[in-house]
Amino acid sequence: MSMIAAFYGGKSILITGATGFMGKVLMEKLFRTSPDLKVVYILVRPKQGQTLQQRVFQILDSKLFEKVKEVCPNVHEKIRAISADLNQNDFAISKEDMKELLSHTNIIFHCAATVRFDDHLRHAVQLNVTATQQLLLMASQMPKLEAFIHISTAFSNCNLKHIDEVVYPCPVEPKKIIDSMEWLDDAIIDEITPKLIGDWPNTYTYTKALGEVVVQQEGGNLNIAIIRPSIMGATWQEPFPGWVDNLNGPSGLIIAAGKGFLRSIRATPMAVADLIPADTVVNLTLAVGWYTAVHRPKSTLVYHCTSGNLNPCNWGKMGLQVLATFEKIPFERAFRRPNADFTTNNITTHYWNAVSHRAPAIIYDFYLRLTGRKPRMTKLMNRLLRTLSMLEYFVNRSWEWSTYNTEMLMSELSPEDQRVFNFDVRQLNWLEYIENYVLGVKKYLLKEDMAGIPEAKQHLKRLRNIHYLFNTALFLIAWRLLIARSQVARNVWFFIM
Ligand SMILES: CCCCCCCCCCCCCCCCCCCCCCCCCCCCCC(=O)SCCNC(=O)CCNC(=O)[C@H](O)C(C)(C)COP(=O)(O)OP(=O)(O)OC[C@H]1O[C@@H](n2cnc3c(N)ncnc32)[C@H](O)[C@@H]1OP(=O)(O)O
Ligand SMILES: NC(=O)C1=CN([C@@H]2O[C@H](COP(=O)(O)OP(=O)(O)OC[C@H]3O[C@@H](n4cnc5c(N)ncnc54)[C@H](OP(=O)(O)O)[C@@H]3O)[C@@H](O)[C@H]2O)C=CC1
Repeated sequence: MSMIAAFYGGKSILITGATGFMGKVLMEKLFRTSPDLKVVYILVRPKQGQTLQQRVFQILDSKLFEKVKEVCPNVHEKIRAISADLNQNDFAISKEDMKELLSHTNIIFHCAATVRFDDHLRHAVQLNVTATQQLLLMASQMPKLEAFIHISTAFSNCNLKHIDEVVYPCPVEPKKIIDSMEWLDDAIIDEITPKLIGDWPNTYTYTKALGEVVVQQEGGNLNIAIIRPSIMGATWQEPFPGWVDNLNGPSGLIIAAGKGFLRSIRATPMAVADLIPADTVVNLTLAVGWYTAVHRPKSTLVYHCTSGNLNPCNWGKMGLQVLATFEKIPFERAFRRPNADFTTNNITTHYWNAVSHRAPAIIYDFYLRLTGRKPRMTKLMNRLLRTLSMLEYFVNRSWEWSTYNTEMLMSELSPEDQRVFNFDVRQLNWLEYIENYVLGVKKYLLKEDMAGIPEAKQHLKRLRNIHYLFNTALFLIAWRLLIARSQVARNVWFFIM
């Protein structure tokens, strides 16, 4: 019998960010392994015209929850969606809901965050720092609380090369940052943002670092743990391989490459691609929840959920495997044949951006205009280039994360728990994982049917023929011009003929 699964039985669990990528995988695993848990409170905001209930039903109706509905048929009764906006005071939670949360919650998993790299500092501070502070305050008023698990990121200290499982101080105290956001206007914040974030690459990683310091400083007597996943990718094994539902991290680029938009990316092939499957992160999170509540470590433990030091893979290997998978499982209606490459310096990056990204987009838009349609490719390409420039920082560096606490926890688990809540990435076969990831992107993000593969292959053949035709025509035009202007070229031509 799994001790961890048994621990969550009968518990009231509060999850923030349950509608996000990680939150959904976390809820799924909780219900599947501990169907006898009492209730899962989720803090949800109404979005895109959907009520809270509609949002919950949409999640439960997805393929991700198919197994859960078999083992826990009354799952919808056990999810209690609470209307909340983490940007508001007291999260805009009603008095009755707040009373219920305060008096019943046993475990908190704080996953909500803004993960946008370019978010305005005010908003990133509000969600990643102030909301964490408010949640800690709420937690301190929960008499039955056993553990508070804060999800951070392994990149919260990406300004360092070697990162230990400790909370590092920030140059400016989070409290001062929070205060200043209250009275500074947006224009001034824009101006001082580069100075404040210093050697962090963006507001996301900077505010996640501030969030950790808040957790450490204001955790009081709570049983707290911090989890730092690296780049979260599609699921590895559970509930099935390849599940993914957003464009963050590599997923968006896999689409861009598979559809033929992405031709080159400035990346270092030998740099470590520190991906970690979402189900591995969730297994560690649940194990940490159990350990923190039952063993009550004296200090706040930080757990790195990374792959680089235990089972490293680099961007070169990953890129090649992604491209190899497109051969077997192509995406439908590609713009060009998938054929991306890595560049390593500014000049080649600018060259390939002009030749392989911007020029085809301009030509295609010209064709759309000629045929009376609205041009859209240049806009799309500009977005892609902006995304690439934001991700560049992470694909041209390697970091070393120590994993003492994570390995210690692994050794504390019973053999059964090591199996049910497996977070040992040494067992991960990268080639298989990446193939399933690409397949998952096709099925669950692009919603493409496997039955369409023969047609997609046919389409790629047509694109290849168009490509050959275009290149031949281009060569003949260039050669004709050369013959007209150069005696040497004429002589070569007559010689060949
Ligand atoms: C040895 C020899 C070697 C040879 C090798 C040859 C091989 C060749 C290689 C081929 C390549 C193959 C494919 C690629 C495979 C791997 C490539 C490497 C990928 C690396 C990615 C690493 C990322 C690391 C990040 C790590 C950071 C820390 C991790 C975390 O803690 S949190 C999660 C990370 N957060 C994010 O990822 C958020 C990023 N997104 C943003 O910040 C923003 O969305 C934005 C990118 C700034 C864009 O903002 P905008 O306001 O412009 O747009 P908006 O958000 O409104 O979206 C507009 C449309 O764009 C879509 N979109 C959003 N995000 C992405 C994305 N990441 N990628 C693509 N598209 C995206 C969005 O959906 C919108 O679309 P619409 O709805 O249709 O309008
Ligand atoms: N994805 C990754 O690669 C990595 C993620 N992490 C961390 O893991 C955690 C989860 O990330 P992930 O699931 O990918 O992120 P997502 O962007 O998928 O999910 C974010 C969640 O936060 C919620 N949220 C955002 N703003 C508010 C708000 N004002 N009020 C209420 N809820 C809000 C979102 O709700 P809504 O659905 O309404 O928008 C959503 O449920 C984050 O803490 C992130 O920093 C760490 C490392 C890597």
